[in-house]
Order: sequence, then C-alpha cells, then structure tokens
Amino acid sequence: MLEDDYVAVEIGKAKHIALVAHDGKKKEIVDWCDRNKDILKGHFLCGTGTTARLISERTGLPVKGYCSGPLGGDQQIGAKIVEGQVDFMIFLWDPLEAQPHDPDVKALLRIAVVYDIPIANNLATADFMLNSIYMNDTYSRQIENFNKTIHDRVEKMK
Ligand SMILES: O=C(CO)COP(=O)(O)O
Repeated sequence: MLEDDYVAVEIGKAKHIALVAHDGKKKEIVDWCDRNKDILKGHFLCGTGTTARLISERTGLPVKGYCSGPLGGDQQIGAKIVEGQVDFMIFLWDPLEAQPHDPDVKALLRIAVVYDIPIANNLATADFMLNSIYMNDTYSRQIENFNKTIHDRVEKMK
C-alpha cells in the first residue's frame, strides 16, 4: 500500500453533527438530544428540516436546518459530507416504514460510508459515539485518496 493511497482528515474537538430521523423516529431523536443537550451544546448541529426544527424547539439548541428529507434534505446533508462539513451523523431511519425518497436515504448512507463518516442508526450506537473518547479530542480519519484512484484508473486506460 502506498503512502498516498489514503489522506488524513483532521477533526477538531467541536464536532459537526448531522441529525436526521424519519417520522416514526422523531420522538426518539428529540428525547435523546434533550437528554444529551449539555454535551451537544459544545458542538455544531445541523439536520434535515423537520428533525432540526423539532430538536431546536425542544432543547433550545441551535440546529442548522436544511430542507425536509423528502424535499432534498438528505441530499443536502450528503453534499455537506462531500464538502467535509459533517464529522458524524445520527440517522434514525425507520425500519418499519417505506419512504417515498428511499433513493435519497440510500444515497446519504452510501456517501457517508464513502467518506468514512461514523453513522449511528440507532440510539445505542448514538450513546456509544457520544461517550467516545474522541468526542473531547481531535480525531484523524483516513479516507481513500480518490484523486489518486481516479488518476490510476485513467493511467491504466491509456
Ligand atoms: O426524511 C428524512 C430523512 O430521510 C427526514 O426529514 P425531516 O427531518 O424533514 O422529516
């Protein structure tokens, strides 16, 4: 493996956290944020439209809201991941209900994996993440050097 196969992404102590929940999971995420607001207030929060609004209303924390999920909010959060503006995501998707924007949901989960973003899809995982030693420290993620991968593929085609 060559040194430049991977690039390091440095993350500061204050994390950029994306919060997303389907309707059947809204109560869970709002209650969880309320329970953890003393920790969350030290970080930058964003979320899909309705989730962000409900969390903000309950906890008083500032949560930057994007569009509602079915109207493109998942895609906006995905774009923020690509731009390096999300450090981890809590996405409580509902395993018991079909979503009209299922392709967007899949795309968001996919791009989060591509960029090695820690994702909590349930509250137990969210608890583990919030209590991780990395929450109070800097952290360095290693992501694949896509520029190099693409360059290598183009070279092979020549
Ligand atoms: O649909 C969502 C995630 O896929 C969430 O969107 P809202 O937070 O706007 O309900």
